[in-house]
Amino acid sequence: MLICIPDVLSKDEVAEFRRIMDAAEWEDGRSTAGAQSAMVKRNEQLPPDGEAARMLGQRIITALIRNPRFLSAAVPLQIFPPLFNRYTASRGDHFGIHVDNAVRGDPLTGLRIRTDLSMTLFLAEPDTYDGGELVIEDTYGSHEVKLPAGHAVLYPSSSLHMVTPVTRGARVASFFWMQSMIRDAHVRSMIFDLDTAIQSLTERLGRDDPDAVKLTGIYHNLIRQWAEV
Ligand SMILES: O=C(O)CCC(=O)C(=O)O
Ligand SMILES: [Fe+2]
Repeated sequence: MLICIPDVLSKDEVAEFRRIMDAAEWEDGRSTAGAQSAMVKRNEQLPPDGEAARMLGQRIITALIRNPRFLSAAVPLQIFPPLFNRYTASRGDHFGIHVDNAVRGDPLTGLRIRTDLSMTLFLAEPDTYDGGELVIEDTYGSHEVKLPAGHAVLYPSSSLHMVTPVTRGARVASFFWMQSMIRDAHVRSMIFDLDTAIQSLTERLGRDDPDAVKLTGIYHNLIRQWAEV
């Protein structure tokens, strides 16, 4: 399931990110790619262990762990330090079809995670570049994603996906992975649907409605049943 998380960053925060990123040194994006994806990857990245990536990445994590929709959809256990990429039209940048590595280790912190979910946080407005759609395949077909700056998409790391060539301007984003407390994507998706339904029910009936209380209990008991922590 693809889930859009709007307003992870405000427009002012995006502008500040971009000031810092646009002034930083960039490197070849293949530095973090696996063997297959390196063959189809053409873009630039901020050095993962550099000051800019670490500082901005931490700000993204701080914003995400305060975001109820993200917490409900991802049920995150560990979030990998966010990386930052740029696809520039004049370089013919794109990223061909691939699946992300199953396990990611961060040399700086020693963190090692199973990648259950991938996230792209868009940091360029869609009208500033052409192409650069993130195309994600699932059992319902291919989905093209291109969101306003500050919005993010969450998708299962098991999905084949690609970024189409940028033909005008530059597409700038942060991308990263996380391990969820709920490994099974189908279970995670049902838990998210249940939570969403409970939230809308409690808005109508109040948090102390007896059936809403029961359903909230069931929600927590299902998490208790399924969570690996
Ligand atoms: O740029 C993106 O939106 C996705 C990047 C990606 O798929 C990757 O780096 O593995
Ligand atoms: Fe990827």
